[in-house]
Amino acid sequence: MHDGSGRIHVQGLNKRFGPVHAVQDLSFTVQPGAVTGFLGPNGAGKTTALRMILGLITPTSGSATINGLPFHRLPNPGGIVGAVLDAHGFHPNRTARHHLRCYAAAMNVPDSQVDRALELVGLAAAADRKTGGFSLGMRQRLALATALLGDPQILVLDEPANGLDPEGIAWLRGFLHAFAAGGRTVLMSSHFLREIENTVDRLVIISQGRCVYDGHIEELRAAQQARALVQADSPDVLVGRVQQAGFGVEYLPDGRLAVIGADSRAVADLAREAGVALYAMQDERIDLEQLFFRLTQGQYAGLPQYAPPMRGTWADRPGEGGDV
Ligand SMILES: Nc1ncnc2c1ncn2[C@@H]1O[C@H](COP(=O)(O)OP(=O)(O)OP(=O)(O)O)[C@@H](O)[C@H]1O
Repeated sequence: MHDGSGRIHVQGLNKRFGPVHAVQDLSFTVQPGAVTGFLGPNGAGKTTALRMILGLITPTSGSATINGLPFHRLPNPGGIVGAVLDAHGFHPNRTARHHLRCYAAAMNVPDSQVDRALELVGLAAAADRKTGGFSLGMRQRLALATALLGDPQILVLDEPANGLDPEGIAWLRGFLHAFAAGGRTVLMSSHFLREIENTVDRLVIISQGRCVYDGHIEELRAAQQARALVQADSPDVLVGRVQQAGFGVEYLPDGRLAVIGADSRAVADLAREAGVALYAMQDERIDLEQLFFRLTQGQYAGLPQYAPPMRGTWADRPGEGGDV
């Protein structure tokens, strides 16, 4: 028996495709009553992880459960989980209604659910149009309607905002919030933080198959820290002094130091105490998107030398500490 909790639990999940380690020791829990964003750059392993959660591919090791059971052991899975992995596979000569009726028949769901799903996604007026003429946004809505046919407790959506115009994104946001507010569960992936930052309550961020952040988006916002960027004549001496004062510090590629959580005035005072001359000072505030780039930059560039001290649950990153 499944536990009816609405929880998705991923534990120590790994997937290798030959030499590619697409998902590496991934662990997180998705809770009901909230929209959880699954965020990472292209190729980070999001789709692979979602496919393992949905039982479409077998993990190399680790486990993924929904309501306490692996997907393939769920009774009536369509009534528990609705999934959208791809908004493309529609027969172009079928109408939206016909498409949904085919799925409803396969799922043993009454036809009345078809009209309900069309209403829910705002496609009632296009119900008898052939899907071949649908825009990407309409196809996204139809894919969502397909996932909703079984009136599921949990939605798993791969890049559902992809191709939606701002109005479509606003609509999706309202829909998913209402869905989650009723105590249901939403896990949605995206590679674009801006696209989902106002939609999600929680975030799981992955980079190179690994989890680099798991926590509330508000905690991430709170972690947006000021940095003072300074050019010093004796950087190592200044690093020692600012660390002694309790600040984190990063060496930037251009030779400057970034003192985390300090303003340039505080750094100037410390530099004076240490007898270090400063040639340039700049105050910087990191926004959420920059934070995302910094968290995931190891995928494309060298990993950062220093993990900024932030709240939330920071998963282990190669070469870095764990929770900070
Ligand atoms: N069937 C497969 N065979 C070989 N490699 C694969 C396969 N599926 C995925 N990969 C590789 O695994 C890595 C993760 O891919 P995945 O599609 O899961 O990432 P993603 O985060 O969903 O990316 P995107 O945002 O571009 O969709 C990539 O390097 C990809 O090339």
